Amino acid sequence: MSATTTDKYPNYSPGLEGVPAGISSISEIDSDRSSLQYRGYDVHDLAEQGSYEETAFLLIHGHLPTAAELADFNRLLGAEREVPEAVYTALAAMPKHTHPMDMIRTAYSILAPFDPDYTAPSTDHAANLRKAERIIAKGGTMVANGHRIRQGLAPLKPNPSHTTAQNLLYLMRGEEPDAKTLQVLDASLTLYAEHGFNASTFACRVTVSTLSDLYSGVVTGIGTLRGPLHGGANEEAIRMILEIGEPENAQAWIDDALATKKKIMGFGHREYKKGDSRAFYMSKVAKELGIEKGVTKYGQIADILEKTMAERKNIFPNVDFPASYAYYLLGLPIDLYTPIFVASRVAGYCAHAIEQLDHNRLIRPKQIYEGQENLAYVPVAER
Ligand SMILES: CC(=O)SCCNC(=O)CCNC(=O)[C@H](O)C(C)(C)COP(=O)(O)OP(=O)(O)OC[C@H]1O[C@@H](n2cnc3c(N)ncnc32)[C@H](O)[C@@H]1OP(=O)(O)O
Ligand SMILES: O=C([O-])CC(=O)C(=O)O
Repeated sequence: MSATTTDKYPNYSPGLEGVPAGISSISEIDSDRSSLQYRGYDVHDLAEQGSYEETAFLLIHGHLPTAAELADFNRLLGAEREVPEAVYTALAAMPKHTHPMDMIRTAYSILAPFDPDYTAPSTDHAANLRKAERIIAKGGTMVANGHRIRQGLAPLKPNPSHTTAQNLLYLMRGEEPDAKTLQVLDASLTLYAEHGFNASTFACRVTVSTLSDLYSGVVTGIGTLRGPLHGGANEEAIRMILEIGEPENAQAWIDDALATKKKIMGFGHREYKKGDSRAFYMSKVAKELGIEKGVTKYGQIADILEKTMAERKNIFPNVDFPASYAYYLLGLPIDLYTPIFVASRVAGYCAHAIEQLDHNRLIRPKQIYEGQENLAYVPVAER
């Protein structure tokens, strides 16, 4: 950036770091206390004592459901889990090497015109809530059945009595999951559900701020979540842990990585400089899972990386780091880690899209132009 630009725009912040870009009452990140609340409730309480469904209801409706509201919401999600055959036909037509993030992004695109509220105005609050419920209900079905399709297996019919985590695991594997797997996946879905103006949620808000619809916002969000600096980090983190392989390799690996200025995936966060509280919680869950399964080496590798990163760089793991080896211990396919994140985060996307549309102002920031000016046009034949 040139000196003139710095003088002209003293408040310019690359990557919009620290720039307030809107008002929201959905979640509060307290960087100093490393805490996260969804609509005033600590995420730890929701992950430990609640469920993903309660969390999704809280995010889109603004309050914790009563027992009757939760029962109705669960019934509604169960009834809405199935997706039109056209979605599966489109997924089956994608090349075999397609990343499942591209499959789930495409699946939501195909789904949009099938929504009974497709033609409702984008600012119709009640229609948007109904769309949000369908978007949340169908995410796991599309991720799991997309996984079946790419393996040459037929999609399975969702069981309407299943929760979001159960639906995902049952469709993916064709059998009922065990209680521990369900508990860990459900907690991770709760922790992944929402995180303020992160890149993908912000991108979703930008999209709907043009008065575009919720599905377009979700598709934008998924495309933005895919990158390894954001949601894609959970896949990269486990690949790194597997490359390290054994705890006795970890110290030399991290020493070398830091010496060669490698980015350590699953570490660092734009908002948390003292640690991500979700990572503390998820690490505990992942390590307990390792002990239960008799596979403690990933937790040991994690300890060495965490200690070295804290001592030498003052950088701490984000939620993607422990989620990555928890998911590995659960036997989930690595390239589904970010799509599973999507199946959860759509609740946050929808809550933000609705909030944006309820109080809309087009999001259109200013650029700083540093290119050439006033050049004389030369006809192509003379260049
Ligand atoms: C769900 C989520 O999306 S959580 C985030 C998931 N992403 C990752 O895990 C990818 C790895 N992490 C990162 O790339 C970064 O920490 C980000 C993108 C998440 C946050 O980045 P920013 O807030 O822009 O921090 P920034 O990149 O400016 O880092 C500050 C310093 O810490 C270093 N740093 C930050 N993260 C890491 C990391 N993971 N490994 C090594 N060094 C790091 C940077 O190199 C930089 O050092 P420098 O000042 O010497 O240049
Ligand atoms: O907030 C961010 O920058 C990234 C994110 O989505 C999260 O940590 O859950």
